[in-house]
Amino acid sequence: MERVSFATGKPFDFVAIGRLCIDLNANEINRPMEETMTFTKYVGGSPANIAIGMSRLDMKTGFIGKVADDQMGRFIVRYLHDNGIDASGVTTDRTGAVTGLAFTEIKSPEDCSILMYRDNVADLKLEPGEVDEKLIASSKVLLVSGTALAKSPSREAVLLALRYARKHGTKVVFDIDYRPYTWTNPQETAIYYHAAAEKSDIIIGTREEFDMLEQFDGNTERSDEVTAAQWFGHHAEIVVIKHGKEGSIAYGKDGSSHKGSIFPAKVIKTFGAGDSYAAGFLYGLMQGWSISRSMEFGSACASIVISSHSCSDAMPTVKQVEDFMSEFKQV
Ligand SMILES: Nc1ncnc2c1ncn2[C@@H]1O[C@H](COP(=O)(O)OP(=O)(O)OP(=O)(O)O)[C@@H](O)[C@H]1O
Ligand SMILES: O=C(O)C[C@@H](O)[C@H](O)C(=O)CO
Repeated sequence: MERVSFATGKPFDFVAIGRLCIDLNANEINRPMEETMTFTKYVGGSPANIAIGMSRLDMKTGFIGKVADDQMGRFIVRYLHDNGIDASGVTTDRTGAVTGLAFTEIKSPEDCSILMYRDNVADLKLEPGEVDEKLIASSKVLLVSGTALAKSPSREAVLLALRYARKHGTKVVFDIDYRPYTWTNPQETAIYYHAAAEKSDIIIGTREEFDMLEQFDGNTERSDEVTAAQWFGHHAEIVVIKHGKEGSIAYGKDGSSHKGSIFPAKVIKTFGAGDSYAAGFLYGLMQGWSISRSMEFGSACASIVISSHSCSDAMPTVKQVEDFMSEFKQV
């Protein structure tokens, strides 16, 4: 299977469900956050970044999520509108919840970390009744970001969204997106990740994220091939394992495997690689491209974003990616 088929005749290409947050990236880079004084504010949250990436690539995009009833929440919704993303599926919390903050520390291009403030965040208060079935039914793809499964009621909202997607022939992409601080114990993580992965057509994660998902499944040698085979036993058509600057590998249900290499990058911060890679990869598949060509496009998106200070703002257009690719050959 070299190509994935998507439903036709649906008004949306892509809808994501999960967190909408704020990134505060240190302006004084190449030093610890104890020594930084100023930050630049960007919209963040892995699923938000991917949705912004898809919209930047001219995909008709929507979002299902919840924002805080404050200036940050309004900033996020305005940014979605300004970037052509349908925010009709975004509700506003009225319980006093806040916006998740991700402070990005850039000690060096290869040594970055994120300090996350996630207590009482609005995104995890998304209710099942706030999940727009019509929006999911109207989209070719639903992206589920794993962290949205970390707490109720967002957990139940996501499980309901998965049921809607299966009911309406909407392809499900599960981006594992493991963020340790949001979970209470490994068993809980594996149980809810399994619940999503078993219903997904395309699963994307790092080796470490698959290890978290499969921690009780006996894949002790942490084999990418064993991982892929496990998920083809459920709904998966494609399984992608990301390996940072070593590139990526994708497996097709037909037994094919595809090694993805990387493009050179003038790395400012490594964060954003996964989200931009996912946007570029999914864009390629939705153009009817082969898995390999889609991986190449995703890798180019990743190199562009990690060479930038932001994640969301830096998500490239099709022309920017094509111009970049024409300059560099994959290494
Ligand atoms: N240093 C790098 N140089 C070039 N490309 C890179 C680099 N790091 C990552 N990439 C590209 O981005 C893809 C995804 O990166 P990675 O495996 O780090 O995912 P991730 O951990 O989800 O990313 P993030 O840091 O955004 O969470 C890789 O498969 C590779 O194609
Ligand atoms: O996903 C998060 O909550 C953090 C993101 O906002 C941030 O842009 C990042 O780390 C992307 O990989």
